[in-house]
Amino acid sequence: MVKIFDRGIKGSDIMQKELLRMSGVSKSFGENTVLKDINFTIKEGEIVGLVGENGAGKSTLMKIIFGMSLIEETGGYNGEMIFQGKKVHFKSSFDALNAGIGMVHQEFSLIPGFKASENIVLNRESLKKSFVKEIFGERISKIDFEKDRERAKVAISHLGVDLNVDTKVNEMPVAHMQFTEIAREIERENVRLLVLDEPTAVLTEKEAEILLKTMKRLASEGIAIIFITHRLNEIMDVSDRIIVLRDGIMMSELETSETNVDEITKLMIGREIGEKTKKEEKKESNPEIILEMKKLWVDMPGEKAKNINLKVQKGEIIGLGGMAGQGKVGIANGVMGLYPAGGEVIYKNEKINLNNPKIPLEKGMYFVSEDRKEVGLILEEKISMNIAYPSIYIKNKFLKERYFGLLKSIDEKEIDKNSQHYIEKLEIKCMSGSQRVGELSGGNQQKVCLAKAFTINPDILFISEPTRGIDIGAKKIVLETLKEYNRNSGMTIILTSSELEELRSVCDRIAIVTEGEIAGILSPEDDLLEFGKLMTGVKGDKNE
Ligand SMILES: Nc1ncnc2c1ncn2[C@@H]1O[C@H](COP(=O)(O)OP(=O)(O)OP(=O)(O)O)[C@@H](O)[C@H]1O
Repeated sequence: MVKIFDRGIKGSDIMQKELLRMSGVSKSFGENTVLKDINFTIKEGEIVGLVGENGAGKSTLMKIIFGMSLIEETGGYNGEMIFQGKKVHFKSSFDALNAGIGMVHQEFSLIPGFKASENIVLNRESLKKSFVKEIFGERISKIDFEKDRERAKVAISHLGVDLNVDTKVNEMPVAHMQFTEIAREIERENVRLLVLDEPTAVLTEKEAEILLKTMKRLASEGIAIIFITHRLNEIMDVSDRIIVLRDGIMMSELETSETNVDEITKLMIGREIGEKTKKEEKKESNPEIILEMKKLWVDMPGEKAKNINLKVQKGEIIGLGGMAGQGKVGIANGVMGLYPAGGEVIYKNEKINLNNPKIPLEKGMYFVSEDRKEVGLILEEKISMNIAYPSIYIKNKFLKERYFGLLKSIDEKEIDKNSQHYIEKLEIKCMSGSQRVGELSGGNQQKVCLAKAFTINPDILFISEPTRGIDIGAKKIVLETLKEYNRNSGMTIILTSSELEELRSVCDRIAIVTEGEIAGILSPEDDLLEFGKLMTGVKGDKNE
């Protein structure tokens, strides 16, 4: 077995020695100062939780620590960083990696066609000893795939998950991608500090629990971890200390054992969050069916749906829940034509052609994907245009007639007005509607995706993981807005989420998808145990 995790740190040293010190760190993007005078230290083997609202500056701070080129390209930063007793100023992520810092970003950085093992050892492959190599040197040497598989297996074994090293990335569920990313970082022998930027956002609660355990184990081996998450209970569970950022200022540094979720929330957003959002009862005796799926299958790698039979009632919010990789995510992607699909989909009593993304859009359906980077946004374009584009192209909205109707031009004024409305309503943190979407924080980009959907006002809205990466205050706003559109404009909503509590707080009915089929449909008031049974493959009696 290949040995890793022998980092020369003695148990008695752990949590004693200072590993990282940030002093007086500030960062501006042009006129916009996003970090002001940040000071903190991290010791070896310590888990520090970093929390703050969307746009508070968490990712920017981590990009500085990880030497990401964006920081230098946008004027660098002020202040001092000391790592392992030495003053450092990383110009690129390679410098940070060489120094012993690993980072798992909000977006995946894996190569889709490569196996887990190949991704884990990428650029650090084991090479075979050979006669030819002796003569011609490293350039002619061959990769030792067997050794790489072994190394990958060892790294994965430290995560406590069942992940096959031979599975290709594009065939894995997202949770496994996340674990592959982490395995890649910890496989580096010199890693001392691991930055995890929202690693649990794509995981179900169960999978997140496994990851938290892994973090504790890595910390006990001497690796320090900076952990960013919007799930405050995770921070309470796993961290030793918590740093709270608000608007680029360090509000507080707290010992986890001496604080609680309420205190952290107040420090983060400066106000208390009201009651948990709750769905009002809505029952119809003879509901109209707006959409029906019959024997629907979807070939989405890692989220295959096999045999979906589901009737969606007009005006309801129906949830699609279930464990990662069981097929819930495939449903919207299949109906909306993004992945190969078969079977029947009947919309307003008419069978629709699958495998053509234009058709469902033209008929009045819209999809906010779980994958906002790939299919959601034009990063180079303004916020206001991003919000308006689908409505312009699908619904001919925001067009004004000129020359007595002979020509149509884009109504910039209306587009700006619309974006201003959503910037206020969804509290999108930005300079103005003219700012490029690529310059927004992850959570604020997610809000722009939602604003696009609300602007187009479809008959059916498929929405997947709407609050992923969104802070605790904004989460409430997003869920309330979904309910408001459902109530006021009768929008039928099909909500896919890995957070059961989120589904229970807004849905009229919740369908649990297990092994590519609807295992059963429950009411949000049903016992948690019933949900658990369906998720683990115990069939319910409420199949359609
Ligand atoms: N490339 C960039 N150009 C200009 N401004 C940027 C850029 N990247 C980030 N910002 C700004 O910096 C601020 C902090 O963003 P950052 O991504 O650090 O927030 P965050 O706390 O990680 O938020 P989230 O929880 O939503 O991920 C935001 O106001 C954002 O608009």
